[in-house]
Formats: sequence, structure tokens, C-alpha cells
Amino acid sequence: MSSHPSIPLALTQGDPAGIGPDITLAAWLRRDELELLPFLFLGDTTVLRERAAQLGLNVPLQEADPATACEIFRDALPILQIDAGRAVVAGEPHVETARGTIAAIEMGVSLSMRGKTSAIVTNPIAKSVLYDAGFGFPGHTEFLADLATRATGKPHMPVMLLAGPKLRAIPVTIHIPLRDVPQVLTSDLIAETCRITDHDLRTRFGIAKPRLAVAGLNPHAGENGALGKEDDEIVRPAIDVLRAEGIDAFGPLPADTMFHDEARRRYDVAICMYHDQALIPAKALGFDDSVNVTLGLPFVRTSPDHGTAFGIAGKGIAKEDSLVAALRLASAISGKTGNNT
Ligand SMILES: NC(=O)C1=CN([C@@H]2O[C@H](COP(=O)(O)OP(=O)(O)OC[C@H]3O[C@@H](n4cnc5c(N)ncnc54)[C@H](O)[C@@H]3O)[C@@H](O)[C@H]2O)C=CC1
Ligand SMILES: NCC(=O)COP(=O)(O)O
Repeated sequence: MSSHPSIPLALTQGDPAGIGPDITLAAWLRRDELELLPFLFLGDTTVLRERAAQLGLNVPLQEADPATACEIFRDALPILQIDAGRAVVAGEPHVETARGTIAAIEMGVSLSMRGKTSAIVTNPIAKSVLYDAGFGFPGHTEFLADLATRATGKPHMPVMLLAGPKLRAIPVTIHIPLRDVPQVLTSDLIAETCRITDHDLRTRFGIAKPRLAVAGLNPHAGENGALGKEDDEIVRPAIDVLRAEGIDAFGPLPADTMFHDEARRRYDVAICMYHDQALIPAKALGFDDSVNVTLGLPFVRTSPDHGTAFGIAGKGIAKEDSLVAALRLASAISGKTGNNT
């Protein structure tokens, strides 16, 4: 539980045509049963009102700010108004909503950096919608790091962690084309990703000596170079450096055999070389209860692991479980200082 019980979490609206409004409303309705700490929704009141009506949900909405949100939360869903930019139809994304989607993220970071909210929890964005509007970042992860860097004047390298009850997994390279992975992957990038992971698992997650299982890039971790040289030339040197620093990293491990039940007992986090190597096992083992956490930032950011799911927005079948897990995890780790300032 957070050590800031009087400070709300900031919950961004995400893409208003996606399932963000649905799961936000559903999470608020279960606030007592799940003992959720208060959150302040950063988004458009009209969108939430219309979605609640569409879903047949009775959710009182009340405009609020960080100072009033906690008091309001018991009786109404507190909202800091950020216009969606146009009328929103569930399941029909529109480029004109991009500005409001981005503004909510910026507001969440600003509030969290100033200690007005205890953490930022982000509802899903549709990356292609933001790209069409000229958004210059691959996703939240990279945008948040840029906002943190601008706010502190110091560089912040973000690390994406998928955290679930059965697996924690990190992609070293994140939102890049698969064909670019071998060029972008360096020993320095792997080592720095592992340092940030080791630091944040200690400070935020309370793991005294994290065990980092490092995956190879190629089939069978390269099979002694016969199936690719990166495992011996890039991954292994990074592990050697980390071990010399006292970090419990080991590998490179063949990725196909490191995610079964017995193998997962041997480590606290899997360090993977590219997006799908980490996110496929993470979502296969815990789509409903895994959380996307950004490490390496001077504030806590969590998110559900899923996307905007336009096909089911407004239909009453979107599950709020991953958002609830994200709210819970943000509450749990926001009181612990990560010292990433
Ligand atoms: N953190 C974020 O902002 C994320 C954003 N995205 C974005 O979301 C958009 C759609 O991505 P997709 O690959 O289609 O993934 P998706 O997660 O939106 O949907 C994949 C499948 O899971 C279902 N699903 C997702 N969330 C669900 C929930 N809460 N309850 C029930 N069913 C659920 C969907 O209906 C669909 O069948 C893309 O633009 C992508 O960039 C994807 C992942 C994370
Ligand atoms: N597949 C994970 C994902 O796309 C989430 O990215 P981000 O928006 O949290 O950077």
C-alpha cells in the first residue's frame, strides 16, 4: 500500500475510443471490494458519462483536482478535465483526439513529478493514431523518459518491465522493427538495462539480490556461434561485466527453454533481447494480471499490459483486471523511493 494515502494516483484517459473508459468505470465500481486507493482520472468527463450510459453503469462523476480527489473518491469518480478534442464513438479512433491523449500523459507526469499524485497509471493508447498526429515517440515508455529528462535536466533511460504473478520480463530493445534488433543490441545497452533493472527491483520491489536470467538472441543462444554470433560477442560480454559489478546476471540462455515452470523458479526477471521475446511469454502466462511498469524514471508509472481493444470498446466485455493490477502495483511501489532522480 502507498505511503501517500492522502495523495491520489493519476490515471490517464488513453485513447478515448478504446476500452480505457470502460475499464476505468469498472475499476471505480469495484473500489471498495478491492480496497483500491483513490485515483484521479485525467480525461474527458463527457466521454466517461457517455460510456457509462452506453454500458448501463451508474457512476457519479465529479470534477476534482489532486487535493480533492481522495475525499471525493468514495462517492464519485474524480476527474481532472482534459478535453478529448471531439465527440468520441467507442471503437472508432480519431486523430483529433491525439492532443488530449498526449496532454493527459503530460499532466500525469507533471503532477507526479511535483508530488501532487503518487504515481501515473496510463490507460492504453493507439500508437498509430498518435503517429498520424505527428507524435514523435514509439510509445508511452520513450515519451515518459523524455518528459523525465526534460523535467530533471538529466538523461533517463527507460526500461519496460512486464510484471505478473508468474513472470517478470524485460525487453532490452523495445519498439523497433525486428530487423533492426541485431544492430541496436549492444553489450552496453544490455548492461545498462540490467543495472537499472537490478536497482529498481531492489529499491521498488524489495528484492534483496535480484537474479537476472539473460536470454540469448539466436536459437539455442547461438549454439556456440553456429546459429549466430551475437550471443557470444554481445550478450555474454555484458553478463561478464555485470557479474564483475556484483549483479547476479547469468546466461545467455536459450530463450525457448527459459519460461517453463521449473525454469522460472531460478530467476526473478527474464532479460530478453527484443519486444516479443519478452511480451509473448508475459502475456501468455498472465494476460489478465500482468502490468507494464516503466523502470528508470524519477516517478512510478504502471499500465495494463493490453492495448486499446477497439473491437470491444463500449460492449461491456472488457476486463478491468489488468488495470486493477496496475493501480494496485502503482500504490504498492509508489511509497518506495527509486532514487532515479
Ligand atoms: N500500454 C499501451 O498503451 C498499449 C497500447 N497498445 C496499442 O493498442 C492497440 C491495439 O493493439 P492490439 O495488438 O490489438 O492489442 P489489444 O491488447 O488491444 O487486443 C488484443 C486482444 O485482446 C483483447 N483484449 C485486450 N484487452 C482486453 C481486456 N481488458 N478485456 C478483454 N479483452 C481484451 C482484444 O479484444 C483483442 O482481441 C495498438 O495500437 C497498440 O499500439 C498495445 C499494448 C499496450
Ligand atoms: N507492447 C507493449 C506496449 O506497446 C506498451 O508500450 P508503452 O505505450 O507502455 O510504451
